[in-house]
Amino acid sequence: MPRFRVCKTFTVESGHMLSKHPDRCRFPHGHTRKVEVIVSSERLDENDMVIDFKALKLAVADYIERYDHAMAINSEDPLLPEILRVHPTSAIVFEGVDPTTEVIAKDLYDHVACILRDGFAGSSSTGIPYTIHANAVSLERVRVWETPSSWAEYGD
Ligand SMILES: Nc1nc2c(c(=O)[nH]1)N=C([C@H](O)[C@H](O)COP(=O)(O)OP(=O)(O)OP(=O)(O)O)CN2
Repeated sequence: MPRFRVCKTFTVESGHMLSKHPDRCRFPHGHTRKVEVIVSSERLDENDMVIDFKALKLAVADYIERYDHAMAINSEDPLLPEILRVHPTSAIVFEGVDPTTEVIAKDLYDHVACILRDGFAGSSSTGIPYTIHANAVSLERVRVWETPSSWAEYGD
């Protein structure tokens, strides 16, 4: 069955360390990551949209923004205690897994899926209300770009 799909893109400057990587990717380094959130529906809403891009942005931007100027790191990485000592609020810690782009894509997918399942109500900076009704749309996938030539995604 054909479906409508929309995609909202975010950009974050995000660091990560891959403790299991044989090469330099285990060192602290960062990427300008594009994050694409792809949502679909069989039919359009009363405004002839799958979902208002603005509503999707309001609903998920804060969670994606956590990654901005933060260091994603495995809880078992030997450098974690030192990073926490120097910059206690700068780390996003992943329990026993390396925060590869695949793992980050799944983390974002799981969060956005919960929001779309439960619904969202918020308002723009100009005070206009935006609502996403529970289970109104499906999350197809979250794609995370690591470099201009590499991405990973999680979803159907
Ligand atoms: N499947 C994955 N592979 C790699 C990941 C990852 O998260 N998932 N991460 C890295 C490193 O973080 C590295 O910084 C990026 O590596 P790479 O794509 O090789 O980056 P380059 O800029 O060197 O790419 P070139 O195409 O060779 O210029 C490694 N792998």
